[in-house]
Amino acid sequence: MMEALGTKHFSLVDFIVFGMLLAISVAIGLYHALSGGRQRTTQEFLMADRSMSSLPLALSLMATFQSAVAIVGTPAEIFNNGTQYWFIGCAYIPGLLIPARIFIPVFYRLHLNSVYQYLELRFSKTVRICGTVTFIFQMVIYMGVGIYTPALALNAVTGFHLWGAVLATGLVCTVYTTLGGLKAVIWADVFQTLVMFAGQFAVIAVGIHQAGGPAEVWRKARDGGRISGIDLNPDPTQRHTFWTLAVGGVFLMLALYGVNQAQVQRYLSSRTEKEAIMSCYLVFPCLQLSLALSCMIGLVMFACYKEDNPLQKKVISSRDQMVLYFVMDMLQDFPGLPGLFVACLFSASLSTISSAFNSLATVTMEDLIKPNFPMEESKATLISKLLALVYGLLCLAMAYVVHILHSSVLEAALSIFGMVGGPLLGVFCLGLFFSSANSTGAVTGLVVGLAVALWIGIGSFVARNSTIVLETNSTEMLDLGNITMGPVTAVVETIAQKSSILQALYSLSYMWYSALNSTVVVITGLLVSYMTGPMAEGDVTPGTLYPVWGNIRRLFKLRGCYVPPAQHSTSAQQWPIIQDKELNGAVTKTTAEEEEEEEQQSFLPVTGKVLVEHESSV
Ligand SMILES: CC(C)(CO)[C@@H](O)C(=O)NCCC(=O)O
Ligand code: NA
Repeated sequence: MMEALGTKHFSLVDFIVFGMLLAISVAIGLYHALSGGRQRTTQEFLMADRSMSSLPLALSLMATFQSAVAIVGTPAEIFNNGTQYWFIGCAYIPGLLIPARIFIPVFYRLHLNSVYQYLELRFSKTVRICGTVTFIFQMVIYMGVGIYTPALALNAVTGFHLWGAVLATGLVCTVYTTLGGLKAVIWADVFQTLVMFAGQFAVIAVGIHQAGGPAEVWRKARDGGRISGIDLNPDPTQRHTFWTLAVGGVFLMLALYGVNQAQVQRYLSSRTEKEAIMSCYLVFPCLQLSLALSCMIGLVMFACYKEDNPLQKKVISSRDQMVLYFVMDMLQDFPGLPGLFVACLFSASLSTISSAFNSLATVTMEDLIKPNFPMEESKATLISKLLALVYGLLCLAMAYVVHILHSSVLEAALSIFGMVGGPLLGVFCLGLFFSSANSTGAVTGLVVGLAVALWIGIGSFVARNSTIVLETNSTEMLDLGNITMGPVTAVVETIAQKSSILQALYSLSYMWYSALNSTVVVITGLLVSYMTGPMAEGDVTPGTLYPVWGNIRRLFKLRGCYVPPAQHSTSAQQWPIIQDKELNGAVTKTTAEEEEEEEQQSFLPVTGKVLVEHESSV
């Protein structure tokens, strides 16, 4: 296969462009290791000294969950199934508005280090640890997909050594993450996002030119049936419809941008709450641009290849290789541009993996180590760095697992978000919106949610792949079939024959996973809470509930006649407002900042009391 693509080789200029990406990323790490506080405290290494402003944060927020998976997966999706997937852009509106208005204010005011600290404040230590472990599980699998995808594409199309590329990515990432901490990760994200956009722009420009202009691209795509109208089919088993994407997608976005540690850590690293909220709003245009670019690459690719599908011609062996093949094909005569696009792919993945390393180091330190083994700051920082290193190595191991399991990467990544991120979203919603939910309810809810998620996720995977697995003659896949998938296949098939409800469940669109799984957690959590003795509202830690009804009422009543929160009296719906004086001086904000923020956001009380308790406990 590689011989068929003999011409698609990297020139020296391409290697230089690609090499520069890696070198500049490492340089950013070095710079942050040697400047500022020189990464000597966990506050700097893991929280960027809470000094970030909104623009770099917005680019970094976007970069975290935009890996090579999206860069190669989205165009391939559009090429094969048309532009329906573009409607996921509708989900970005509520998907970012809700985190900005609800999640960020609560988390920011609690002055957390890790979002799982919230679960301890609201429920108990057990819930916190369950949440942390679930997150680690999610990010470790996702990292494997993220690091493996660009390496595999590069390997298939240019013959570049697969594990060499995996190692290079893993190593570069580990180095700058370990050296420069969160600041380096965020600033490298900014640089890498720009490289990502540049690479995509270059491909679109050249592609449109080769295809004969934008009008021609549009005409060919339309004639080929790739411009999809809005599909309002309510059937939840349809893979992509307006409903699965624009409604199901909202829950996916909430799981990622609302409660995922990697993102919350960025909000928390903001200078002020206002900057945190603004960064979340600014993600919107960035994500839309990125989505538009990758959809356009899909259309341009279709216009160029319409009659001449490289997948059908067996020049490439999977959809995920398509974009890079197209790029190498189109950009051959432009030395440096193939290198730029490969840099774009690797930028996307580096920014994701480094965020994963840093957030994993953070939760392991803040949620698992510090509470159980109190230690000096210098030692904690050293251990955090070692953790970033260990997760770097683990990531390489995960790439190997993904190598064995290989499936279509975009769907795989989004399914992981829904299967593991969905239940986590459920636990946070349970805590924020339902005062009666108790710790037992939360733990049971999470466990049941994860069980349902794995059952449906694995069920549908097996239902779709069992025949392929059994027929394939690849030894790797056969091994997998015998060892792990064999028994599962048998069980799932027997059950499936018995019940058509189960069949319907297994064919549920993966875009609904997050919505379904988070709902299962909330319902189970509430039921169990009522059975085991619901929590009294007064027993809930102040500041951990989002007063939904109080705020809706206020929105209607008080529009235009705003009353500062400190003047409200304590009522059943509102949490008591803890005055600044009670805060022991532990709040780092200036009074002026505080006043400004209160004017912006009147919906939640400032809860410095909790912060004081926490800081002394660590
Ligand atoms: C998470 C979304 C849906 C947000 O647009 C998008 O970035 C995406 O499709 N990501 C796929 C996963 C990845 O790129 O790693
Ligand atoms: Na990324």
